Amino acid sequence: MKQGALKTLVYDSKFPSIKQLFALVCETQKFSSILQEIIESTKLLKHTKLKMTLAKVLVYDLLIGQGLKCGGTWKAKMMKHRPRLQAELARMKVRRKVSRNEDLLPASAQQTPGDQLPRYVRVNTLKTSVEDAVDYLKRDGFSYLGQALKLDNLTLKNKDFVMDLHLPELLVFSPKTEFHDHFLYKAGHIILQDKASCLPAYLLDPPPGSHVIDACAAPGNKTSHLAAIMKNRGRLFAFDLDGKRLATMSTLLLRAGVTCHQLANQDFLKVDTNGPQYKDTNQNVCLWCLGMVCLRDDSAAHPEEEKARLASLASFQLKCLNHSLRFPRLKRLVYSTCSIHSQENEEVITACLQQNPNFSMKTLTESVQIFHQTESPASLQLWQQNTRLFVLLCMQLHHPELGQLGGTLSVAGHNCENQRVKVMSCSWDGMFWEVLGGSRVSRQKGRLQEEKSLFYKKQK
Ligand SMILES: C[S@@+](CC[C@H](N)C(=O)[O-])C[C@H]1O[C@@H](n2cnc3c(N)ncnc32)[C@H](O)[C@@H]1O
Repeated sequence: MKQGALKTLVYDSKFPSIKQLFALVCETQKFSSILQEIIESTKLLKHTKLKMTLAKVLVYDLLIGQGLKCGGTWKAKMMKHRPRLQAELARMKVRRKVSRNEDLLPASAQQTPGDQLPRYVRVNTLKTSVEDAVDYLKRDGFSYLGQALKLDNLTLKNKDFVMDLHLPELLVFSPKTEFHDHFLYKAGHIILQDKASCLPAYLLDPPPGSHVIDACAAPGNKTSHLAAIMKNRGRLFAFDLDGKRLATMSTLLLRAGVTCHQLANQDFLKVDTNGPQYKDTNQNVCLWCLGMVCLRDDSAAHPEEEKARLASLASFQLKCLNHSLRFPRLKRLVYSTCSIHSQENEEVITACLQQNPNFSMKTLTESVQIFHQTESPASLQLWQQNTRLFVLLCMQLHHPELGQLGGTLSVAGHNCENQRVKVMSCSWDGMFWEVLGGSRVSRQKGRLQEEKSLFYKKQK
């Protein structure tokens, strides 16, 4: 059986109606526990000899979806059992005192703030310019409202779109605007990438000619973003353990017009940091991107399992972070995860700093404050220019401005004198960065709640 991320598997398949297939798979996944209950209580597998996964898809389509328009032997099989399946669904609703199928879902699977997030589209400047992409989209029936000036401007309807508040290459559309069949997407002129996922490369900001290492790179959205920032000049070493994901990445990079990369199907922890290719450059920058944990809906149901999973991931991430600090010419490092768990974020950073006493940090209070006060892209630039910075930026999973992929992003630099780290957060009211005293948002019991920011004291 093929394994991989759901989206990758669906989009790699040869199925003609990819969009419908993806919707079917996602919806089946959402209703999975309910479908399983129905299948088990009607003993469907015994009667049909179907496998559970296929049975779930068919039962979903029959009872909740389009009603099995597919035809063929599967439909014939399922139609025989339709009355029993329908009766079981009806009994379930009576037992739970609900009338709609949607209401059977656990609270965490019902509509989340994530469903209302804008659709972010990164213009691939290796292939086109923002201006040309905007013009094309306007001719295609979208209406351009200019650059967003405040968070409210990101609440978009129908075919309206704006330029992002901070990242000029990022265009923002109304939630769920579909681009998978769009010419600009198919031609690699636009990349469907959330804002949070654009920040690591944006903050690393390697000048053209840099040498950059992308530690856990596939499927490569950040890699292609880096190549665009580097204008395809320099070298981009990208590693990934998973050969299949790397193969998909290779295709995506080709489509995006990336040429400065060198892919390696290799465990990043085994990369020889003293290899000659990492020595003979004075611009060796390291990007560290990993985020294997997003909140799972069933996390509360298996607290012990979840705890062990987190601990093992955090330990792996710490090893990787330590390993990246061994590159002799390291200038700047971004650590980015798609997790909102402090064990994978702040705690990894703290442990890393303790284990690497020679790697000290400095909080550039001045530039941070400038940025805090003005929040303008120009001050971000100012802030970025200082490579001797170690700041932890917390982003959460469902921030309306950042998009689906939350997580923690850290920027680190060598040889800083003043050993102090401040934690900055994106606050709920839409402030982009907030220095200490801001709030970190986490999800508890399916709701977004605020936690206090963390503050790292001097490490000696
Ligand atoms: C969240 S994804 C990275 C996303 C990617 N940076 C992007 O922006 O498109 C994590 C990746 O880490 C890879 N990975 C896990 N352990 C690894 C290791 N030891 N060395 C290299 N890659 C690894 C996984 O195969 C997976 O593709």
